[in-house]
Amino acid sequence: MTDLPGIVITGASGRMGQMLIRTVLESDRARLVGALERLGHEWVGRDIGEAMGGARVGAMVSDDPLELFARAQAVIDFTAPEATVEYAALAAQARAVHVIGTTGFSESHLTKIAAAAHHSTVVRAGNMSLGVNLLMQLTKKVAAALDEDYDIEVIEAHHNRKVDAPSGTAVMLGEAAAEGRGVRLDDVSDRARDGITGARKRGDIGFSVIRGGDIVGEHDVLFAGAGERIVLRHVASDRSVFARGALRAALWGQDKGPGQYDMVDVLGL
Ligand SMILES: NC(=O)C1=CN([C@@H]2O[C@H](COP(=O)(O)OP(=O)(O)OC[C@H]3O[C@@H](n4cnc5c(N)ncnc54)[C@H](OP(=O)(O)O)[C@@H]3O)[C@@H](O)[C@H]2O)C=CC1
Ligand SMILES: O=C(O)C1=N[C@H](C(=O)O)C[C@H](O)C1
Repeated sequence: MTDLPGIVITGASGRMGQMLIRTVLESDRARLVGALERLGHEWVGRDIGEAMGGARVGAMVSDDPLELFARAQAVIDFTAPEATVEYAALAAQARAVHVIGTTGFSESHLTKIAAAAHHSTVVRAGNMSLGVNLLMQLTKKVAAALDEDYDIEVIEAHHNRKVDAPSGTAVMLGEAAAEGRGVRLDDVSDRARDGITGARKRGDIGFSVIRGGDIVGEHDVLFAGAGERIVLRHVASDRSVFARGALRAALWGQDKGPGQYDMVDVLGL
């Protein structure tokens, strides 16, 4: 039992943190070493199961990342960019696989994560579900098959607590579309429209964002031509799809060398 890879979950009290804790506890392929919360958080020092309102599980919530990471084989991290950058350096120090689900990174955050990945295995994806990673491949193919007569728009919808926009998944889908078209997303991305925007620029890849209620995560890639539209769609109805993907990535990473990987690598797509 103790030979199973030990996992630490960051952001323990978060929506994904709690889902990840349940997923690891239910798994017979991994064991929960502990969970992390901010200094001063009311869960720190408590049994994880009890903090979540259930039975004791024999692992604690800590506010000491390095001590926890040093006892683990993998860290699964769905928090916020500033926290993830700090955890990336500490996971590298502890030589633990770092699975990053956090979204909303700036270029400077990504540079720091890349530096950490010289010393540790980092698996990062804005969406850990099998379905979205398949959708990325389909998006690339359709974008390659159609010319600029077809306007591409990525439309995403999420719950009203989400803090970043467009979603990490939408950016991944935009990048897949751009790659299919043989262009750089940065050169064609159209993110904010308000007021007299002028007509849509040929070749642009647009992003539309919806926030409301408890929507888990919905993504459409629209190819709009004259007289027809193609829509590729993914709907996540339960966060467990992200948590299962993240655990799979943590186990996959156990025999990989240092470097940056994504879910396409993990799933072999
Ligand atoms: N890749 C994927 O498949 C998916 C990615 N996500 C991404 O995961 C992230 C988390 O989402 P979600 O669980 O809904 O968010 P929540 O807000 O529910 O949870 C975030 C957690 O991170 C903690 N946290 C935030 N900032 C810090 C910090 N600076 N230091 C330490 N802890 C911090 C929060 O603690 P506190 O409450 O104390 O602030 C909280 O426990 C988002 O970036 C989201 O986009 C979500 C779903 C799927
Ligand atoms: O914040 C969320 O909830 C989600 N975030 C990820 C994203 O930004 O794409 C993935 C998923 O759609 C849920």
